[in-house]
Amino acid sequence: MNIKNICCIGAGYVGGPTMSVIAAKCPDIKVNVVDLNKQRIAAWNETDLDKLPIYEPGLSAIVAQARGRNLFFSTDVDQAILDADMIFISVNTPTKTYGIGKGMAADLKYIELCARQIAAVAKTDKIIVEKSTLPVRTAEALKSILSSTGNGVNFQVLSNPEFLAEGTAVQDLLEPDRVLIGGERTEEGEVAMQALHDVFHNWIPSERILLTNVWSSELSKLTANAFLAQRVSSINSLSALCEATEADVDEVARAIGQDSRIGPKFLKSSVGFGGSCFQKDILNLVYLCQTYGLQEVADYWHQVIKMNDYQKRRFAQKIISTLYNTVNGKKIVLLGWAFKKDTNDTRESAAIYVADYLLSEMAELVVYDPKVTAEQIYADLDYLNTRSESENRNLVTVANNYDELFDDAHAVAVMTEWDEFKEIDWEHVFDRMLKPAFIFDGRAILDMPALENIGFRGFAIGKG
Ligand SMILES: NC(=O)c1ccc[n+]([C@@H]2O[C@H](COP(=O)([O-])OP(=O)(O)OC[C@H]3O[C@@H](n4cnc5c(N)ncnc54)[C@H](O)[C@@H]3O)[C@@H](O)[C@H]2O)c1
Ligand SMILES: O=c1ccn([C@@H]2O[C@H](COP(=O)(O)OP(=O)(O)O[C@H]3O[C@H](CO)[C@@H](O)[C@H](O)[C@H]3O)[C@@H](O)[C@H]2O)c(=O)[nH]1
Repeated sequence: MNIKNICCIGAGYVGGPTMSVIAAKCPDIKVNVVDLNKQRIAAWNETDLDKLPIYEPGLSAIVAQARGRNLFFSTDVDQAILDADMIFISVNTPTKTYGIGKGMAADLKYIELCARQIAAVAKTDKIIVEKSTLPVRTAEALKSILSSTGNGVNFQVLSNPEFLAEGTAVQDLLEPDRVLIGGERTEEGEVAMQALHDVFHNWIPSERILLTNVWSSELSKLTANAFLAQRVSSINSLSALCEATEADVDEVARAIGQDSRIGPKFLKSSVGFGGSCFQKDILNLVYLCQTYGLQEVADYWHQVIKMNDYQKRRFAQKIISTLYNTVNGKKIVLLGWAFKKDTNDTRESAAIYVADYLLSEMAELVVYDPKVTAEQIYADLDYLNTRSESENRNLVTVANNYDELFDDAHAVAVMTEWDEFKEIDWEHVFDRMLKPAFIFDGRAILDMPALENIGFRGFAIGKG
């Protein structure tokens, strides 16, 4: 089966970059990316490529290559459904904020709305691809909704979870470690899987395209994130022990990571993992285990989240205790707000929670991030509902450059590992700050001995 027309519902961090790469690599396939969010679609259609809604290294070049040729962004969801042979569902699946499973389960309302819309609109057979991250056995629910129209249209549901990481999305899409496709082990299911395989095979070798049953595929996505986040929580738990014992967490990570059975990646200690996926997906996994009556398994994975919360709290408390147990009225500069470098995404960023702790102690924060807007920073703080919107604006200033950033500051805290922070003229910064001048490196990216030579009093995560 030869796919000629793809529709992707959801033009977010996954749908946008993923479809841009598919369009760039498959010039014979027309790709329509649709979203209800008019502003987002308008931004994807911006002629000024610096104004795309998502910042990802290399993304604007890929969009420029395919947009208007075989890549289109639109709000006309119905038309895109009608035209497509294959429909990717790439809408958000946030943690539920109400009802049964509140704070744990994935909210599948957007997924279900897509399925109902497809069922209502489609006039020809379609392959539906779950691109969003979903609890295992969601395909069953989708199939049930899709097949209840009675209008004779046939749907095959595939699971094709996305493994890209933000900041390296384009690279990850161009050269993925693997592409996972799960489908029904029936003749029609195999045909659908092969059709999706053939799309990816335009640039990805077959040995990297794994075909599994649909449940294995759905569960592998949650499992991959759980394993990755577990490594970060494991090294972060040891960062606390390193600080207590004068061991150095980076040295420990290097020493254990050289064991080929352990491997060197995802062992960088930090102020805590963030991002839209790890916490949400592990909570979802924990909830699933609970619903299957597997409480011990649920507790085991829940500890990964608890350790991450501890790490963020611990870092804020370190700042407060070091600044003589009070930060009231003290200017503290937060360098970075995004949850990692090379992205403008701030979802679940550790910086939000550290800032919130410091604000509750009445610190005066100045935040600088090279890619995050002031509106986003205030929205992130307001969302926590810890204090009024006007208090957040009184206590937090957002800077968009380094001018006067450090003047009369008591402390600087590195929250995101942006490369440019390593290039800062720290002697100049030291001169502008109040003394003693404190620096807290939540990413252990700065040369702390050199900073201490300048006169800073320094603390780096995981360093004794
Ligand atoms: N962000 C990542 O790095 C990443 C990586 C892998 C997987 N995922 C998963 O991919 C999914 C999407 O994540 P994201 O970060 O792209 O989310 P996102 O919030 O950036 O984008 C989702 C988009 O879907 C749109 N949408 C929701 N319901 C819709 C509907 N009924 N019709 C049309 N549009 C609709 C929203 O307006 C939004 O623009 C989630 O399940 C997530 O867990 C995310
Ligand atoms: O050694 C490490 C590695 C990561 N992190 C932090 O962990 C978080 C997540 O980072 P990363 O995994 O690189 O980014 P995400 O975009 O959240 O990507 C994860 O989540 C996606 C959404 O499901 C998956 O597709 C990806 O495979 C998975 O890596 C960030 O705050 C990082 O700073 C660390 O603190 N130390």
